[in-house]
Amino acid sequence: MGTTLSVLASVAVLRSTVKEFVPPEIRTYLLELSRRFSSEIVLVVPESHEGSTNHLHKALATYLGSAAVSDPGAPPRRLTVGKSETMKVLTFGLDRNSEIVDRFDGIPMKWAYFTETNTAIHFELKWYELRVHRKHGELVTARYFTHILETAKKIRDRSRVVKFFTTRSGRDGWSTKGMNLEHPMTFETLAMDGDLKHEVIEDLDSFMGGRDYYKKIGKVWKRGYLLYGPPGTGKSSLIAAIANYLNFDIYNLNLSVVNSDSSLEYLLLHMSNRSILVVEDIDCSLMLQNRQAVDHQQRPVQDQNLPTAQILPTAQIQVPIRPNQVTLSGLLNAIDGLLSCCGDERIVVFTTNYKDRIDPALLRAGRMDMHIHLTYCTFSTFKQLALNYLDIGDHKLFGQVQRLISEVEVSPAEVAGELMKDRDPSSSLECLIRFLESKKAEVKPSSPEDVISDGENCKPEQNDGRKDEKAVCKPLEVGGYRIKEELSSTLGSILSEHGDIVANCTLQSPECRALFLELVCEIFQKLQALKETRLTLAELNSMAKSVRDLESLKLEVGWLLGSLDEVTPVLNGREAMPMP
Ligand SMILES: Nc1ncnc2c1ncn2[C@@H]1O[C@H](COP(=O)(O)OP(=O)(O)OP(=O)(O)O)[C@@H](O)[C@H]1O
Repeated sequence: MGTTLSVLASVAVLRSTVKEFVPPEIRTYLLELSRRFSSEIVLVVPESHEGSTNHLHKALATYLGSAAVSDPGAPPRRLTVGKSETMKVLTFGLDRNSEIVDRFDGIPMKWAYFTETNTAIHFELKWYELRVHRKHGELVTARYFTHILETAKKIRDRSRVVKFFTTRSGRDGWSTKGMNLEHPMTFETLAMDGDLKHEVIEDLDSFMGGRDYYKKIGKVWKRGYLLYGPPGTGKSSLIAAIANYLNFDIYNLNLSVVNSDSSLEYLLLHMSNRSILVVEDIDCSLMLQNRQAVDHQQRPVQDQNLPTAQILPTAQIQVPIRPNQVTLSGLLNAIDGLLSCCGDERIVVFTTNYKDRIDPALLRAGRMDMHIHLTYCTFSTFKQLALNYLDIGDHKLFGQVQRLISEVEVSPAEVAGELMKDRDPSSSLECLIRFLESKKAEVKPSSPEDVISDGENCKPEQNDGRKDEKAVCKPLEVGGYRIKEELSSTLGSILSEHGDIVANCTLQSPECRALFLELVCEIFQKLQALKETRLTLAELNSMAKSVRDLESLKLEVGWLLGSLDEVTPVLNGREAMPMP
């Protein structure tokens, strides 16, 4: 290796001497002559190719610079070094007239970098030259150059500065330059129960490594995550950890400042690859709450902003749709269509405090592939926070904290806030214990009535299908029936269109009636979402059976049975189609 390099160094010196004293015509002739008798081929990689930037040239700067510094045994070469605004680290490159030997599959690839200034037009030509034995020509073109392009991309991707873009109010487009994302959150510091954290990391890894797989199965290389849970449980922190882990830019989409579906299209078309599209608090977008109003403008719809969900005559019903706003179908099209065809390595993240308020069409697999539930602090998340903030893995006060945390609903943000108050672990933990005790004292024991009205069925489901023991949503009263909040507007529509469908049923108690009304609403919602979600024939049959059971209890649900019959032939055709 040392001999080869000293020969190369002498060649470099000879080359510059020849350049100085031998006229260009003779230089070209000598070069031609030497090539004719050489067993090597020379491949030249100019800075621009066919009138545009040569990506291979750009990749070589990164690839050879990195190869030069990552070979500590090699004698020093002349390298350039610098730090650009878009990179987190120093970057290296070959200096002019310097050479390096890179080994690929054991074959020496001899590279040199040259520049020449054309004084007449004040232009500097720059090019790399590769010398390799003729018999390896095919290896170079078939695999080596691809290897360089891919390696250089990986090097750049992992060291580039992550940017944060936001939507500009009143104007189409993202904030022009984007800010550097300097959020320190990583998966090491994020307090999240261990298994879930590993699941998320594994999912990201398999997504990142899945380019060929996605291509093979004909799916677009994108992934959707729904992050849900109470305020302060780390949804934004998880997004920052994902961005830092993958080195992806964040595009924070504020739907309330986007005026139309076409503006949304424009925004999504102007996102870069390797990016995360974030829509925070998606349940707060008007158009999502009023989907039925948008989809069925002929149908009277309950105003969700009414304090109690009483039923109004059709003429009085106000549909609170803001003019010039993005519609649900616009958002679905953008996610399925635009992101699908115009980008690579895209992640979509929706966050919400209330998963049950989101239209099911947005949540189905393929749009939101993984639903991640961020919960109130558990002892294990507390321990991670204690390690982050106090540098301790154990303490005599941990037992007390553990007991209180199992009794009180406290968010990681609240715990973090307490732990930050004092650097001394004992004082800080005492502070936290006082805080937890005061929270515990605030919580009134719930009366049996409260338990009934809050209703077990109201509890949102966790990722694994279990009910979340802590998050409980309040039922609303619609037409005299207490019903889950997220079904209230559907029930409003049904009652106003079909009247009180349980009035003559065999069930006597209002609680039982409300339960069956919820079932009717759920089936109705599924049918409404049929355009966007897939139902199997088995699901449809099971829904039809349930409706017949309801009919046998004398609920007036003939209209629902009719709708189910209508979609069955359509579904039969659809089910025969392969799933995407
Ligand atoms: N799981 C967590 N791990 C570490 N720190 C956390 C976690 N959750 C919250 N924090 C701390 O609390 C702060 C606020 O949390 P964050 O904004 O991520 O919560 P959120 O769930 O997005 O809240 P919101 O629903 O109100 O937007 C964070 O900056 C962080 O310091």
